[in-house]
Amino acid sequence: MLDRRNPITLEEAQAKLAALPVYRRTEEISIDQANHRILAEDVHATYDYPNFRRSGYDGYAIRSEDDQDYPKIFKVRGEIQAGATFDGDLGENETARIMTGAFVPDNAGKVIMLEQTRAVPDQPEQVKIMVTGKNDNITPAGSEFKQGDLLIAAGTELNPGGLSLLSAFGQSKVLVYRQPRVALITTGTELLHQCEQPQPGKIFNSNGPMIANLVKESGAILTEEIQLQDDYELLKSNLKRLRASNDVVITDGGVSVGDFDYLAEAARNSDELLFNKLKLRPGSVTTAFVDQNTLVMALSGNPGACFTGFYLFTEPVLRRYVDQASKSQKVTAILEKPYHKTNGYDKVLRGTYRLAADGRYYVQLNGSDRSGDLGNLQSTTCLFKIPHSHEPIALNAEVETWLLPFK
Ligand SMILES: Nc1nc2c(c(=O)[nH]1)N[C@H]1C(S)=C(S)[C@@H](COP(=O)(O)OP(=O)(O)OC[C@H]3O[C@@H](n4cnc5c(N)ncnc54)[C@H](O)[C@@H]3O)O[C@H]1N2
Ligand code: MOO
Repeated sequence: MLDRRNPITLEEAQAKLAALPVYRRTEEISIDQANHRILAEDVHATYDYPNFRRSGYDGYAIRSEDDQDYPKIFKVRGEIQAGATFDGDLGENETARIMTGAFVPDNAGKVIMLEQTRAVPDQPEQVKIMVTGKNDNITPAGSEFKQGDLLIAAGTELNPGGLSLLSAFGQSKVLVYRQPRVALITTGTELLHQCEQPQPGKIFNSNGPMIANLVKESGAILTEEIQLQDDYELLKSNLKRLRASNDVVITDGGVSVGDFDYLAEAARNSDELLFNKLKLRPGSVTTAFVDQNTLVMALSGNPGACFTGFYLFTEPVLRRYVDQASKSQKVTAILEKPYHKTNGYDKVLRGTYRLAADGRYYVQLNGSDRSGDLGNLQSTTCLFKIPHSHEPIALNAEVETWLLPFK
């Protein structure tokens, strides 16, 4: 039976996925594990920072009132190492030898750099200060943060710099969004594992490794990856099993109208079919449905369509679980090489782009526009849209472009 479908536009499909309720969970994790994780709450300074007056140089701490009449001999009251404190006050023309980062005595007003001093022969308890400088070389307490200041806002992707800031406040744990759990099913009786020998009529499963890596690049946890023959019962039982413990199940292949396109059947029988036909090439059969509160993203088996479908529909959804926008940067670019083909559907093609000296992005097709081709997947840096039309798009037309988040 030929299956009649209601095609919707790329934008309508993206809007349906953007409106889908997602359940965001949080977890407290060690700061050692938090690079690239998304902070789920604002983090504030728990005390003033620095929390003591700190010397910026190795040298001698003196009182402000003694900072005159150079050269002058001072009595050295002691030595303050970084990490130590100093009890009591400096007296008139008294000084303390001090190290960079060390606690400055409460009544000291300046640190004279070591280079501006000389030892006094045979007088280890004395130092001669030759000249003074205009800076006091003391970092005041609370000069960078006051207690309660915002350190990092919720929704920020933590990076090594941010983790260092949190560590400076002694924080060992952070509250972050849980990464979505994603399972991957590639389907097709024609698929071989990489460990198998080539066979007539069969192909190696190349979309599996691509999607698996894209899932991880998108900040999700790939919980399981399986490859299934075209078998409806097998598909149903695995979908049911994987739904139970994942936020999203991604499938690949079997969504068209072929006799063995069982994903199409699973979508029709689901709790909520979001879409199963797009006014879009490649990837017109890209399908999304919800079963038992789990989203199933059914990507096309054609490698080019699978790649495009992941970036346009799947990556933005995965980011929503951690309250992030897609990492594809949407820009307007100028089409700088002719593209003559026309289509009744919008096309989203694999391209390369450059940012020119005029500040504008320029884009061109990266080799092939065919859905079944995969030779350009490594070198594609953007996707761009050719709107549906009976006329070829004009050279230098402005086209919607997604700069892909390669790392
Ligand atoms: N009568 C019609 N036939 C087709 C239509 C249509 O509208 N009417 N749509 C065509 C379009 S457009 C596409 S795209 C494909 C989509 O098919 P599926 O998404 O159902 O994918 P399959 O049929 O399973 O496979 C398509 C193609 O991709 C290869 N493939 C599948 N899985 C993998 C993988 N893991 N790694 C590498 N390559 C894979 C598969 O061998 C096929 O060559 O349907 C058209 N047909
Ligand atoms: O939908 Mo298919 O346009 O060839 O990828």
